[in-house]
Amino acid sequence: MPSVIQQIGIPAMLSGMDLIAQAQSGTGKTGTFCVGTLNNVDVLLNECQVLVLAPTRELAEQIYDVMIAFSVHIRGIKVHVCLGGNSFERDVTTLQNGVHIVVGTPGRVNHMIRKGFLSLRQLRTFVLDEADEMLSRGFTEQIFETFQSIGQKVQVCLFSATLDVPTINMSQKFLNDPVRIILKKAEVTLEGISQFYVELKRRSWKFDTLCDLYETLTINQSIIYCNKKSTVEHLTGLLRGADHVVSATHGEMRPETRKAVMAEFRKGESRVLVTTDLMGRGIDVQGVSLVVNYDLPYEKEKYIHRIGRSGRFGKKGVAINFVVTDDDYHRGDAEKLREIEEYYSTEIKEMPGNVVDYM
Ligand SMILES: Nc1ncnc2c1ncn2[C@@H]1O[C@H](COP(=O)(O)OP(=O)(O)OP(=O)(O)O)[C@@H](O)[C@H]1O
Repeated sequence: MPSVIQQIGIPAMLSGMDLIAQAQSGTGKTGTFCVGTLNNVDVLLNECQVLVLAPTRELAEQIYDVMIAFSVHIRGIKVHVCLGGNSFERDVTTLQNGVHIVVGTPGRVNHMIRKGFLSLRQLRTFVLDEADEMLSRGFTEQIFETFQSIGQKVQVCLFSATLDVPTINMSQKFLNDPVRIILKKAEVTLEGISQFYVELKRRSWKFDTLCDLYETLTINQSIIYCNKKSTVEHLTGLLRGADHVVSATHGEMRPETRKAVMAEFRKGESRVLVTTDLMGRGIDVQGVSLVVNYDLPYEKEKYIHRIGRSGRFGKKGVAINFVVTDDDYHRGDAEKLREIEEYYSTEIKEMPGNVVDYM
């Protein structure tokens, strides 16, 4: 059965109107914009008609896979994934032969537009997934550059589980009288995800606590989030040194390594993934029922995206937050957690002994 965002979002997209759509993590936004765009493609016109941008290679690849799955019965449709790190020449050749849909990351796609290899003159719909991330920090310039290349009449659709007021306000610059699907803050967290904290007196206790949790971690698939790449590497080394089997990925790894790690995690060959916020958004691995915030994230939005890697599409999930109470570096963890609770009107309880029962 279609989810709420699909029931409302698909007809909105098919109407041709611009759209700004917020829906909780794991509720099927990808399906919404895949169905919403595929229906508008004319396969007899050998030009790019749909452009979907996402912030990471992994997410763009995942969207591409969903787009392929949905379009399998549309004869002659050509979908291309355009990513930094992939072969430039192959991108050029594929684009020059003509494609109907391009899914990609902003840098490579912009490059292709600027060099004239990707023409957007027949573009009908432009989708920005994780729109708040795409319109903030490092991406803004590239996204605005892409906007310069598209016509006035192109339908623009923004999606995210988190949309703050500045993003909504900023989107007015390029949305034309959009359909709005916006959640209240208290609706953003998913009821199916049980949230807990573990209080630790010292930062140095984190590793032992994680080892104690390890039996739980390996029951299902889990993701452990660290704030820094160096922590990912350090922790991975410690875990492997203690004979635990873990995968690890972060933004400074080579694209091929990142791809291989994601593939083994998706297939369930590895049950524990240690990572940064690189994998915080959008990644959909059905087996994940536990998220551990080894470090609490700096931003409230990141918290929601991280914990939303579990509890996909109505499944149960558990989030465990490490809160250091007596350490200069981490002073403020408890306060940060209270702020998150308050902001999203949610409850984060002390971890019970039977945490496995919540998964
Ligand atoms: N109508 C449906 N019925 C059953 N499963 C669905 C349906 N729609 C989507 N799903 C599944 O739900 C999962 C989550 O979907 P998706 O990744 O699109 O969520 P999302 O809203 O984009 O989440 P996020 O905010 O984390 O990016 C996927 O595994 C998808 O296959």
